[in-house]
Amino acid sequence: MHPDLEKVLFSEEEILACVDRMGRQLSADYDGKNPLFICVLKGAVLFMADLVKRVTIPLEMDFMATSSYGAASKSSGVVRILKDLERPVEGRHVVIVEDIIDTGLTLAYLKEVLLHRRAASVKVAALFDKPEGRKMEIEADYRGFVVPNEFIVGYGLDYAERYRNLPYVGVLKPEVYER
Ligand SMILES: O=P(O)(O)OC[C@H]1O[C@H](OP(=O)(O)OP(=O)(O)O)[C@H](O)[C@@H]1O
Ligand code: HPA
Ligand SMILES: [Mg+2]
Repeated sequence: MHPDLEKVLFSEEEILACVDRMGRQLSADYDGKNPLFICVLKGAVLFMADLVKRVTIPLEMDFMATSSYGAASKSSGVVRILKDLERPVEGRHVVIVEDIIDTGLTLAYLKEVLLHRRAASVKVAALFDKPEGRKMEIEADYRGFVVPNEFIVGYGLDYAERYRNLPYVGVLKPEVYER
């Protein structure tokens, strides 16, 4: 375990088993719809890569980058689009691929933007859900794990851009972000 972590919540094996289940469910639900999977950079990049390998139907991918946490462990409350999609979403069945739903601000904002651009449908696949962090009423359509109200890192999730490359997910020692 990385020395900055207090504990590991989910091992690489547990994460991949869960991603596998989500991939199979999405394959069944989106058969014949040629869905557009939108990866929310940067946090969702590992989840996206593992998920699409487990989806057995044709799909397309696009990428959007948002930021609300910066180098902090609390949401700034303002979601910014740092990089937009390459292609229009009008008429497309969109699956937003997110690593975590915490306050819900990022997702609420993204859903609004995509529906405004006339996507045919917008659903959300989130690997982690922190229901106690919520400030907006919004839920994932496909959810991996429920996590406690603690700041977690690994498998794409960062603190100040670090720890994204850990293959597992754990809770950061508070002294690391209180430094
Ligand atoms: O529900 P919320 O409170 O909005 O938090 C969830 C969002 O925050 C994180 O992204 P961040 O803004 O840190 O950018 P990053 O993915 O590049 O780390 C995470 O990857 C989600 O996209
Ligand atoms: O717990 C978290 N960890 C990392 N990034 C995050 N973005 C929202 N919540 C979190
Ligand atoms: Mg972040």
